[in-house]
Amino acid sequence: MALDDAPVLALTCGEPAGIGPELAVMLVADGTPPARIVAVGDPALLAERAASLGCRVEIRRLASGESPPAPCRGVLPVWSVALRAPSYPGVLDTANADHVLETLDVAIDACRSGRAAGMVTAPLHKGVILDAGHAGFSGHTEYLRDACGVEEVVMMLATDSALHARDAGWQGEAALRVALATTHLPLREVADAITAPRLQRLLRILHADLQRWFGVTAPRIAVCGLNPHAGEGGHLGREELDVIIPALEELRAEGLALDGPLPADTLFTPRHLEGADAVLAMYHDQGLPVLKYAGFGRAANITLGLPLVRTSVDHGTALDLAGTGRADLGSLRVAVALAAEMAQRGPARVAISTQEL
Ligand SMILES: NC(=O)C1=CN([C@@H]2O[C@H](COP(=O)(O)OP(=O)(O)OC[C@H]3O[C@@H](n4cnc5c(N)ncnc54)[C@H](O)[C@@H]3O)[C@@H](O)[C@H]2O)C=CC1
Ligand SMILES: NCC(=O)COP(=O)(O)O
Repeated sequence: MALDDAPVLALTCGEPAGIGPELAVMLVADGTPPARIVAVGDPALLAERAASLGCRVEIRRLASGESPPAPCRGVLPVWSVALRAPSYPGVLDTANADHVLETLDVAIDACRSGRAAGMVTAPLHKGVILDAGHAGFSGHTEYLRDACGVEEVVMMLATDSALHARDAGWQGEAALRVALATTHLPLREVADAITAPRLQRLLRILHADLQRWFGVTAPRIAVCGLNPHAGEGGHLGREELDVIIPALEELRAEGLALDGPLPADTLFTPRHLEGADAVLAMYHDQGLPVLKYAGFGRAANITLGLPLVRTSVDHGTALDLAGTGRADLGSLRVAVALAAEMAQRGPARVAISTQEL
């Protein structure tokens, strides 16, 4: 691919007090990115972070909607979204919640209008956005779902070795894709959120997007139970018997290849993972600790089911590291590379998988 043809990716800088702005700077200081990155954030803040880290990066402010030039090491084009208040590393300020949300809106708008081929998001801080009064906010995933007007999306994290078709990328136990049946809600509410229709919608999206974005022609998905020992035949909870098994049976009749529900502590063992293209975990901390143990810093977060490409990092705002220059760039590199690949290959893969269905 010629660099001039590289897709435009809008990179939202996330919480200004976190590591997002410095990662954006480090990305271009480190080398030539595989996409025409345009940061969406405050140019002065980015220049300040670059200076304080000693990074020789030119922060090039673009006019609103102006296309970024070909990727170039040391140059970070920016669509400007002004901070609402000065920001200091590690110090949250509710005054900047609207700044963070505006960066998302600018990136979504750019994707919709075709000015960007996809978006990559640096981490935001959910708590400070809620504290600022945005009741109900629970993360990029849900914000994008609502902004795009789709009923359901799926959060999936994948280690770098699992980001491609299995024949090209599957390298054994460290290659893992974990999708979540529920995302950001209190554990107390998880069981009620897992209904058969919802599970079916999520699994159909996961199946279709494994084909669409990852080139997996006949996806095999392993599904976790909710309860210990997948309910132990109803003695440790009835959700498997009453909800999950019937939902899977109906989907199998449609032709989806599904294993489970298996106890999570059985499913996440090498023998059971071996044949699976992805795992569907029932809740955030059932699936993500395993994924992060396998590949923290080498994984990306992908929102499936959207009409646009969105990837993100596998970590949060790391307020403890902000401004120190010690944040690891690995996951952002993976997220950018994946979004670039999705933006370029997505339509072709859709055509291939549709023929094969
Ligand atoms: N995509 C997003 O916007 C995400 C946002 N978050 C948000 O981030 C905030 C903080 O969450 P935490 O649970 O503290 O997780 P965190 O990922 O920010 O930090 C957990 C630990 O990992 C370390 N860490 C994180 N990123 C790192 C990097 N790039 N290099 C080296 N070490 C790194 C931190 O220093 C800390 O010790 C929360 O508000 C959470 O909601 C969390 C995950 C994803
Ligand atoms: N732990 C993953 C996470 O919180 C991602 O959230 P988001 O991408 O929906 O903001």
